[in-house]
Formats: sequence, structure tokens, C-alpha cells
Amino acid sequence: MDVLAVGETMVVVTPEAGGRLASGSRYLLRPGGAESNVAALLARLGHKAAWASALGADPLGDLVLDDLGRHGVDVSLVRRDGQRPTAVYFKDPTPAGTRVYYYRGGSAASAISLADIAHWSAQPARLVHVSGITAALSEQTREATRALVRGSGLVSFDVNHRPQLWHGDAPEVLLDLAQDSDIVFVGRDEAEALWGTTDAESVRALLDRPRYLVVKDAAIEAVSFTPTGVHRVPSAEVDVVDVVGAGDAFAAGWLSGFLDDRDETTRLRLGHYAAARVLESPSDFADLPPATEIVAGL
Ligand SMILES: Nc1ncnc2c1ncn2[C@@H]1O[C@H](COP(=O)(O)OP(=O)(O)OP(=O)(O)O)[C@@H](O)[C@H]1O
Ligand SMILES: O=C(O)C(=O)C[C@H](O)[C@H](O)CO
Repeated sequence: MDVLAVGETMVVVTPEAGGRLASGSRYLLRPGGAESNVAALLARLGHKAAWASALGADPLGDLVLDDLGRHGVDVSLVRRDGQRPTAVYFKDPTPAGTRVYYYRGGSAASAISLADIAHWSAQPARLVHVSGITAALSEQTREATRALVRGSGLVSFDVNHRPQLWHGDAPEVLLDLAQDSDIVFVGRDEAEALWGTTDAESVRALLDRPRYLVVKDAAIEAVSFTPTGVHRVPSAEVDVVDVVGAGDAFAAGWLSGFLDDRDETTRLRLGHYAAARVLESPSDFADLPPATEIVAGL
């Protein structure tokens, strides 16, 4: 296995053809989860990707498993929970951007335990990918996320601050998890909201331990701090349809370049390419071609 991604995947409900949530009459159902998005996009790019989590023993859990399996993600580590449901979230495409509404309290994934982590992290994988969302689901998943980050070999961590899920302690918890990781993805704005940093350099001054730190600045650029120095690549020009999932796609593109041992500029360009394809799509996902084809056309 190249990558094991761990975290909650919900079913996302989206009004068809760009309507608003309250006025729609037809809705699409798809899996929606930051870490499984990364796993599915890495599978599209040509890597061996697994996703581990807990799902309800319900039809929504079946939908998630079937869809991710069809995208080539190994889902054999997923635990089904007979007591707790698969979570759901809704997207409302407002004129000011997409708003999300979560229905995930008490979900199967909010009960991911240390025993799950012990089982999953014993599986051979070149790297483990997790995000700050998992640490926000419950006290138990916070401990589980710490154990995963501290107990795994190479760890990729996307800060993924979701203010709706936190009760005030996000800055300390997310900083600790990021500092204990090897590869960290964070948005410039996200870092500013969490820690008061202003630019990529001040994020690096704070997050000084990860071997690779990638600071994304939406439409402007991505800056990475790596053992080979500091690298900057401007973002692609995109007609944005929906921003949800762009960060996951960026992470998948960069990680693909990392797994294939490509140079840092190519990794950042792969990140922007994958993010642009997801931004152009109303879903959190895009049918990416294999990475070798993308790199040939960059
Ligand atoms: N307006 C834009 N134009 C071009 N590219 C963009 C734009 N917004 C985002 N991107 C691309 O998407 C990537 C991720 O964007 P951003 O930093 O906003 O992610 P994020 O907030 O972490 O996303 P997510 O909500 O998925 O976690 C950027 O690095 C860039 O490649
Ligand atoms: O917000 C979450 O918890 C999700 O995992 C839903 C989306 O898929 C995710 O935010 C996209 O990055």
C-alpha cells in the first residue's frame, strides 16, 4: 500500500443542477470526506490507496463503501458499527459560496478508538494521511488522532480547520498534531485564523518541525518549505464552481509527486492541477487522469 488515509466519510447531499438546498426537489448523494477524497484521488492518479474508518451498518455506509471501492480505494479496513449511523452533510450553494450543514454528532466515525488505530497502523503503508477534522469529532477521536500521528512512520497531516466542529481549543490541538507530523498542508488564511500568522514565512517560524510544510494561498500560490529549500508555484487560473474538496485534491496531487519522487516544483504543480479540476466541478471529486499523463502535459 502506498497510502493509508484515516478519517470520517459522510454522505453528502447536494441539490441537483446548482439549485439551493431549501428549494430543490432533486438531490445527489455522494461520499464526502476529506481523507477518503485524498485516497480516491490518489487511486485515480495511479497509486495504491486505502481508506480506514468506521461506518454505520446502514445503506448510507454501503453507498460510501461501494463508491470508494469503485474508485479503486482499498476499503477492507473499514469497520461497520451496528449501533451508530453513517453521518450526513448537506451543501447549500449560496451566491456567496457553498455553505455546509453537518449531521454527524454520535456517528460511527466519532467512535473511532485507540483499538482501531492500533489495528490500522499495524498495516504496511508508505505513508499515513490524516486531517484535523478527525481530532474534532469527539474526545475519543482526538486521542485516536494523536496516537495515529505519534505511532505511524511517515505522517501527512492536513490541518483542515472546520470551525463548526470545534469549541475553542483548535489552535493548540491542531498545532501539536501538525508539529508531530512529517508533511503538513495548511491554508495561509486558515493559519492566520488559528494562530495569527500573516504569511508563509511566519507559518514556518511557528510550524518548525515538519520536514515538509506546504502553505496554500488559494488563488495566489503555494509555498513549500522542504529539505531542498523554499519553493513557490502560482495557482492555476480556474473558473470556480465549488471550493469544497480543493484542499484535498491539492494534497493528493502533491502526495502523488512525493510518492513518485518528483521534484518539489512538480509536486506543487500537481497539487494545483488536481485542485483546479475539483474547483471546476460541483462535487468534491474529479476524474483525474494518471499522474504520468498530467506530468507529461504540465
Ligand atoms: N480561486 C482559486 N483559483 C485557483 N486555484 C485555487 C483557487 N482557490 C483554491 N485554489 C487551489 O486549491 C488549493 C487549495 O485551496 P485552499 O487553500 O483554499 O484550500 P483549503 O481551504 O485547504 O480547502 P478545503 O476546504 O478543501 O480544505 C490551492 O492551493 C489552489 O491550488
Ligand atoms: O468537512 C468535513 O468534515 C468533510 O470531510 C467534508 C468534505 O469532504 C471536506 O471538508 C472537504 O475537504
